[in-house]
Amino acid sequence: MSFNRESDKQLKFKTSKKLKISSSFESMKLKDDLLRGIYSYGFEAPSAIQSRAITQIISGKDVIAQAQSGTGKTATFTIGMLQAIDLKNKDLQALILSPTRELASQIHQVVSNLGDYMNVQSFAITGGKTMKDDIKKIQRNGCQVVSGTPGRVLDMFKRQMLKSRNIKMLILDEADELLSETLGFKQQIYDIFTKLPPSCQVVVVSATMNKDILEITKKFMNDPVKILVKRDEISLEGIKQYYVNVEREEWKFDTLCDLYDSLTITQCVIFCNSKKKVDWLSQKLIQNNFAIVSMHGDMEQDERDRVMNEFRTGQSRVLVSTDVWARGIDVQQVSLVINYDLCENLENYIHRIGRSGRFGRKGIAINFITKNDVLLLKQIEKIIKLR
Ligand SMILES: Nc1ncnc2c1ncn2[C@@H]1O[C@H](COP(=O)(O)OP(=O)(O)OP(=O)(O)O)[C@@H](O)[C@H]1O
Repeated sequence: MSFNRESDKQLKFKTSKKLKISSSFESMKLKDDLLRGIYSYGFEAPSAIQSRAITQIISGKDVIAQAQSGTGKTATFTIGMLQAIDLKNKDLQALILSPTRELASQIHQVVSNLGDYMNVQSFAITGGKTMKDDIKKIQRNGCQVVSGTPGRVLDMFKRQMLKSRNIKMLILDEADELLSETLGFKQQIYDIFTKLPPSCQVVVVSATMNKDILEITKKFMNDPVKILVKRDEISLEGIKQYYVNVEREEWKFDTLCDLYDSLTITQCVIFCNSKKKVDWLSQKLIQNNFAIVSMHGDMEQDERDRVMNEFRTGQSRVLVSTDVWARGIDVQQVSLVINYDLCENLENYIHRIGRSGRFGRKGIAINFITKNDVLLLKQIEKIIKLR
């Protein structure tokens, strides 16, 4: 599918020249309460993307920010956004959209943590649960920041539960996924966009960008500042990538069982290409007395929340999932990713392996390869070094 990156070779989009680099959070001239939140959260110095993009976001310009997985893009747009909003104004001022409920909730959590001393009213607006309690709170205290999934946010606008007229910043996290043709988000994003004031600042963020997505951004961004990553620098040095030649699909399971003891040393995510396969593999592992949890998009939200909670707290160490888990989810203890099925597009390959190796930690990715995957593997190898 999207392994063909020939078109990207002629990528005309380049990182903007002469961008200011702030080597400390103090030098960004942030609000005292925000700086306090950043330090209390445990951050000492900004990462490369943070030292380049935060002040650009604060300046009010449209920004395209690309940086490798786990390098702190969430805090980049969150700090920029928290600095830019007017805390005295209780209206909705910043809208952050992302493709999965778990990611939208995680971003909301980062906003709450970094904004801990700012008394910012932030909400996670996601599908899969009733919003009754949140709506009451919004009506009572106002709502300044929303982190949500496109469908539910659009629904809340249509039902007038959220007001869009004072939104001054729209942030699209995992923007290439949100704007891709294959998922159903693009139209929803456009519909949301028509409800925003024309002056609204737009910030788009992802570890992966391609030419098509950058072209699309021209439609709704005004002379954006661009911070981009070169094609051959997109995968992290700290993640070692291997493949196991299992030859046949039937031999994958025994290979996984052989590896199980090393999976549980820290935490591990095993990716399959379909929900059905996740169910099948989970059942088979459980039948064989392996302790695992699993998650995919057809599960009830309560169950998804329970699994996320167990995995985040380290109660469970091995998670079997689909690409619902491929992007953005940050569990620092994950040090191993197994592609039980090799994924069908390069972007998601980068995002999947990026669940390990967070913020400078070491990670390992192991790809199970059958005879049918050889061609696909070669295509990946052309772009990314595998061992
Ligand atoms: N300046 C910092 N100092 C220390 N830790 C940081 C800093 N910035 C971010 N982190 C931590 O790094 C981890 C990864 O950050 P984050 O989830 O924002 O990465 P990301 O670039 O959005 O990744 P992805 O592409 O997977 O979405 C998080 O646990 C975050 O708390």
